Amino acid sequence: MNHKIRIGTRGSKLALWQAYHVEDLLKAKGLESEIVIIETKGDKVLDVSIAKIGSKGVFTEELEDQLASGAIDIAVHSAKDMQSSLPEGFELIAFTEREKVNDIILSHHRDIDYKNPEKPLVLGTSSTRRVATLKHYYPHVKTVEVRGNLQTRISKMESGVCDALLLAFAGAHRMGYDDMICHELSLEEFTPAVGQGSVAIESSVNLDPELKKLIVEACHHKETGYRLLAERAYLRVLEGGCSIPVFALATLEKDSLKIKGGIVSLSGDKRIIHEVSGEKTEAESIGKKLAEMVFASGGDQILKDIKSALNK
Ligand SMILES: NCc1[nH]cc(CCC(=O)O)c1CC(=O)O
Repeated sequence: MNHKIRIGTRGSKLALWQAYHVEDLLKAKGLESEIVIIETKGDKVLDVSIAKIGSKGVFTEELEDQLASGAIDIAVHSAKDMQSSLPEGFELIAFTEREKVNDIILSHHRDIDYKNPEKPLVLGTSSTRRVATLKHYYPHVKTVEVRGNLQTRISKMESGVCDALLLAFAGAHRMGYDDMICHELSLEEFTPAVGQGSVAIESSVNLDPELKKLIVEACHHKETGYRLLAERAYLRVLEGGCSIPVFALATLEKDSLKIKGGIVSLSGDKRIIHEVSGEKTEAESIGKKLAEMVFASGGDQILKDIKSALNK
């Protein structure tokens, strides 16, 4: 195939890292590609919290317009930033091999101690999941909303708005900030967002099937795919975009899939978590079952309260 695959991406450094990563995976299978940078609403609106402008499509709409017109063949995203249901006409065709999924604390200071109530600490983050989880386990830690790309967040931290940042390992690692990672948070407490650490490839349902097959063979990591299928099925039932503090992590051992996930109230006073396992071929129903269990034990009310709070 001599068609040059056009990869659409946002222009942030993390987004470009993801696009180059996909370009490398394609190249390893002899497929040529080029990168097309597309600015999205989410890149332009920096002064309003994502939770408030509505998470739906702010980072994806413009990319989908270009997919629909055929100006690009695929769009590359952080899997965790993807809505649980895509607009009609689009699909996620591949998930790249997942990076370490933990959240981390990043700082220039070596002595960040988030467990000690005697030590005042201000953490910068913009994720409702991370804020609510901190309130649940470490209520003495203060948080401040820090938005923008990683480089912007670090300069805000350096200007003194917070002592450290609470982030995904994947992003910090990809941007080369391993030296500044001072804690790796536990998966039991800081259970990650659905999809954290994987890159998702989106296409129009009208993408040439032969081209699609080649892209999937080059980029899709099957184990990651099963895990994300279960996590995203869970998210879909909760109708949770990235602004809702839900979390889920599926793991795979041979053919057996296990998912642990739940929801935490914004105040941090309630946190529900359950576990379901089964065969990997049942990934979607395992994710749905988790949602049923979470709803049945009070998660439905927590979700309602969160939605009405965010709509205010
Ligand atoms: N919501 C922003 C976002 N989307 C993906 C990543 C990191 C990379 C990943 O988890 O795949 C981040 C930054 C963060 O959460 O710290």
